[in-house]
Amino acid sequence: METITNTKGMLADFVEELPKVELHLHIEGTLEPELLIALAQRNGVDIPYKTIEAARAAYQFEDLQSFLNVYYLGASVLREERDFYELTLAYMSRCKAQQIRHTELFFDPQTHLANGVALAAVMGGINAALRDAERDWHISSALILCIERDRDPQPAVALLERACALGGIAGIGLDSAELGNPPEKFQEVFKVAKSMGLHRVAHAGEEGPPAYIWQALDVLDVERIDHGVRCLEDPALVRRLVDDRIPLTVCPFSNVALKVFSRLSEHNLGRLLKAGLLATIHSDDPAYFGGYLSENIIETLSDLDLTAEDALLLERNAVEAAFCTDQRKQSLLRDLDQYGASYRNLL
Ligand code: HPA
Ligand SMILES: [Zn+2]
Repeated sequence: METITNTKGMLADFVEELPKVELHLHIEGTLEPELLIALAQRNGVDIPYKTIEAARAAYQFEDLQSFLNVYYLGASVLREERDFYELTLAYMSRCKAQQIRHTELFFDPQTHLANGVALAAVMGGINAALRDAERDWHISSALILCIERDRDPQPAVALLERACALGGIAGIGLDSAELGNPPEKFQEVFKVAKSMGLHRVAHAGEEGPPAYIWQALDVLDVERIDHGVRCLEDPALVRRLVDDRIPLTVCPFSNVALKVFSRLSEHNLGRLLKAGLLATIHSDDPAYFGGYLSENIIETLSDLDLTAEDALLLERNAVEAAFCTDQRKQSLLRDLDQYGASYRNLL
């Protein structure tokens, strides 16, 4: 088969129009400085930045915890149902612009509850925007409730049950400060989630050791690992992930911003793919890490000397990893095949 392209400009053109799937995206991490400042004013929330430039200047991180401090501060301006609607619709309009056909969003309800916001307001706003984007732009989506692993695990089951009663929850995730908070702390809520028929994912192996990835698989029974880049330190773990086709939702800009890798050209995505792992590329917290899905794919492939064929492979992997119906997957795969074929015909 003829390969498609090689210069960075051609790769960028190819990726921008490529139909894409986002699977690792924190909706609170799409809060751009413009909306952050506007909501702080509208809701009378005092934050340390008064201008868009000052907010952007504060987005320099040393590690995951230094990022989380800024991220949770940002999330504190979200107070009303319409704030969640506007945030989510703004993100979905980015999806439309970036040819993202299916997106799975994380949200952090414990943060909003701690800020005095009702769960129904959070979920009402998010779900309404997802419905509008499906109706108007045909973007399918799934909402994943994240449990914050640096909080007490005890109230998590009741929270999950309340959220499911409100409707629209497709799965459970595990996020926030990884080191010192192993997945096994959350065995009970993941067991309940499974019994409710929910999908299960967990952040593991971003800053934490391979042992946390093993625990996410064996104790939480997750279907995907978020990040997982440290798996290469453990050959037996790599074999397990390859044999079971467990997807790794990799976020290159996030990994560089949080100093998991010193620069994009040092990222291990190419090695993950060579090892036969089902890796995919996503954007994590794009308002804070400098780019959405297209930018993550273009810059990463370019810096790692990967090609447009690799971009197609990554999107096929993402379709396989997605929590949508088989019918939707077939339709997404057909679009990918057609797109690849039409590009090859142009050469
Ligand atoms: O990158 C992340 N890692 C862990 N928790 C998070 N919550 C938002 N973004 C992240
Ligand atoms: Zn994440």
